[in-house]
Amino acid sequence: MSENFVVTATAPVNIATIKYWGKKDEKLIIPVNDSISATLSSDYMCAKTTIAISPNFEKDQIWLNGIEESIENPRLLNCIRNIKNKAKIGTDKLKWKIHICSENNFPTAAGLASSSAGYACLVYALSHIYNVKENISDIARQGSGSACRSIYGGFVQWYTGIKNDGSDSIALQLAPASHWPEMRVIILVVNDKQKKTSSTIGMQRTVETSKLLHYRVKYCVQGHIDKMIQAIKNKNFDLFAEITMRDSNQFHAVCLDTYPPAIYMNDTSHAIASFVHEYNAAANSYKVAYTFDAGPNACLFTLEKNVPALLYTITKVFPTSGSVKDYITGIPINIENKSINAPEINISMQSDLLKYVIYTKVGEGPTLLPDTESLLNREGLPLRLA
Ligand SMILES: Nc1ncnc2c1ncn2[C@@H]1O[C@H](COP(=O)(O)OP(=O)(O)OP(=O)(O)O)[C@@H](O)[C@H]1O
Ligand SMILES: C[C@@](O)(CCOP(=O)(O)OP(=O)(O)O)CC(=O)O
Repeated sequence: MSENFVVTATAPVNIATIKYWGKKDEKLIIPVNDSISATLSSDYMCAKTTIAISPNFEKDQIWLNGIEESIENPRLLNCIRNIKNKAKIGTDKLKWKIHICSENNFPTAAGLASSSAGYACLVYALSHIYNVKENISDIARQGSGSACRSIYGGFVQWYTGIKNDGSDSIALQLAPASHWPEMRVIILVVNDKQKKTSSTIGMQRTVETSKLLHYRVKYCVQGHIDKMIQAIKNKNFDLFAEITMRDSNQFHAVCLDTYPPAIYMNDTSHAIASFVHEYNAAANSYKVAYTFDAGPNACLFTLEKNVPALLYTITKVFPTSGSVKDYITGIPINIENKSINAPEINISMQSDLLKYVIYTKVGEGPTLLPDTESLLNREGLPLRLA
């Protein structure tokens, strides 16, 4: 296979601080409101995708985490078709069949935004194979709405847009990760066996049944967006924390106002939210903020200087029956230091409410990887199958 027709890329997940919830166009994935997110470092959570095209392939194929999946997924096909429409390579090559192989280095479809990294990575790799240079976030959006924000690193805004064809419903970077290098993210993965209602189905039901959503879109989101932009620009953590938590709470209120309700947070999630408020109250300032997506896991934002005391307290309030070393993954950190000056908190939950903790930070957008990182062999077949 010619080198030019194999591309391997990696793309990050992103966590919204102002939530996207509800579409005004289901097929084109145009949201009812703007949203803002932070892109997380690819070092600890990312999708990796190799794409090859060749005249020797007999059919289009996709492997996800070592298992062949059907290519007849309308969102996947939309992304491939939209990229091909903008392609700048010979028409003969547009007819070549495509092999896609992708892996996530964290659990897929577990409420950890795998679809955002997955579709951003797919579209980014496709754009390099087919030589597409323009903004590709509107194409990633059609894989999964939140994926359009993973096309950029740092802090990102996804604009609803006003055009019916969705061409101005794109993401743009508000500030690079280097603008606020102290920002840190701690993900608390909650033990939960329950199957969630997918974001796609949940938000569809919300649009159909919740009056509160229409109130949120009309009267609240723009204020949250303006304040969030101000918080990011001025590196004002107090404002960032308050608006992040208020927007998450309002999003879950809207989910509860859905009929039948879409319930994503569980008892552990609520215990985490209470813990964060108590921690900030004990410290007499905003040290940490929570946000919850369509699942029970918490994403905490904090500043680097607060991390040791916060992680230390998390291991006391939400203890593990295993070793702390295995409990906290991600950026290496030593929290056994006795001199840590943590605020006094008098809550202690039972052991093992959390599965594990990922300590990470805000990071860069998608990148190309060298050929040595390819997930496909010279015949265009996966190197590893599950
Ligand atoms: N690396 C990937 N490449 C291509 N598609 C992917 C990849 N990872 C995930 N997906 C797609 O995203 C789907 C999972 O999306 P889903 O929204 O259910 O879960 P999630 O993104 O992990 O959770 P949430 O959106 O609630 O945070 C997968 O079934 C698959 O279709
Ligand atoms: C709660 C959210 O994470 C919802 C994400 O929804 P998806 O982007 O997964 O939904 P689809 O566009 O239907 O694929 C909030 C957010 O990321 O803004």
